[in-house]
Amino acid sequence: MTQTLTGPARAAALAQLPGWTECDGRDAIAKTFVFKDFAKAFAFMTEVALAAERMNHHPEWSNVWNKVQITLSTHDAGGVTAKDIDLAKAMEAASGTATLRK
Ligand SMILES: C[C@H](O)[C@H](O)[C@H]1CNC2=NC(N)=NC(=O)C2=N1
Repeated sequence: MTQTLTGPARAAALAQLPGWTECDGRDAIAKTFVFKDFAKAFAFMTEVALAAERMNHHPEWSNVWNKVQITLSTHDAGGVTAKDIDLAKAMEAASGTATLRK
């Protein structure tokens, strides 16, 4: 069973994730990514979807035009684990590079 992150380990992990915040009333982290337009936002979601499948770890997310709201938590563990940190890092990488080939 994957353990949830607490204390210094959790703080250190979040310190490496710009713009990610703790959720109120829930053991989860969240961020809203804002892109130039819908195509960039969906390209990001496409790239992240593939990474999530590879990692077998999936986000809770919603998209409105150029914005993607994301919440991460490990359902099997009932809170934030290293898997969420890894997926968040993959999202940070994708947010700068994803492009949608029209
Ligand atoms: C069986 C279990 O649902 C799977 O192993 C994966 C799928 N993706 C997942 N994603 C997230 N965020 N949490 C999980 O616990 C999880 N479990």
